[in-house]
Amino acid sequence: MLLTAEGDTLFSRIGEERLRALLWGFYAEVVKDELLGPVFRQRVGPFPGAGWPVHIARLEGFWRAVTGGPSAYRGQPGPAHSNLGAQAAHFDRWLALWETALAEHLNPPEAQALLVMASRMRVSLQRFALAGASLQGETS
Ligand code: HEM
Repeated sequence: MLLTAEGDTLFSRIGEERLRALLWGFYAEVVKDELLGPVFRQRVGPFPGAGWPVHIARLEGFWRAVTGGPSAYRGQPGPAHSNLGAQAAHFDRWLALWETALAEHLNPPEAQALLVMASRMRVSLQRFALAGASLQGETS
């Protein structure tokens, strides 16, 4: 899984502490954002309390799993995005904030790798999000 030339993983190059700091830093900006903030506050609650420690622990498990680290993540990212009313613009903004947070917390090679991974994930997550949105439209 995502082995580098030296045989270590992307996760080991980032480290648990930095991954955690990255995620808290990223979501601190997400909740302040005029487009994304309302969606997250409604679903997860007021930052950094309510459901946030659980949400971030789940996200940490997710990123540990996809970067080759030890992880017990067993979630389903697709369905988690299907009833949020998220549009392409939400994903554009999410990725822009992710890029900024990555540059603040990680070295360029790791930042670039996590940006590319999220850009690829966007394709399927956005498909789930838009399908959910049209479903809502049909039933309401
Ligand atoms: C490529 C971009 C994105 C990635 C990689 C991503 C990743 C994830 C992951 C891994 C989870 C946890 C799923 C689970 O196991 O429960 C999650 C949850 C969530 N995401 Fe995203 N996400 C992205 C974009 C977005 C956008 C654009 C929005 C909203 C506008 C959003 C809103 C949420 C919310 C509200 C949850 C929590 C759902 C719940 O627990 O009820 N995400 N995301």
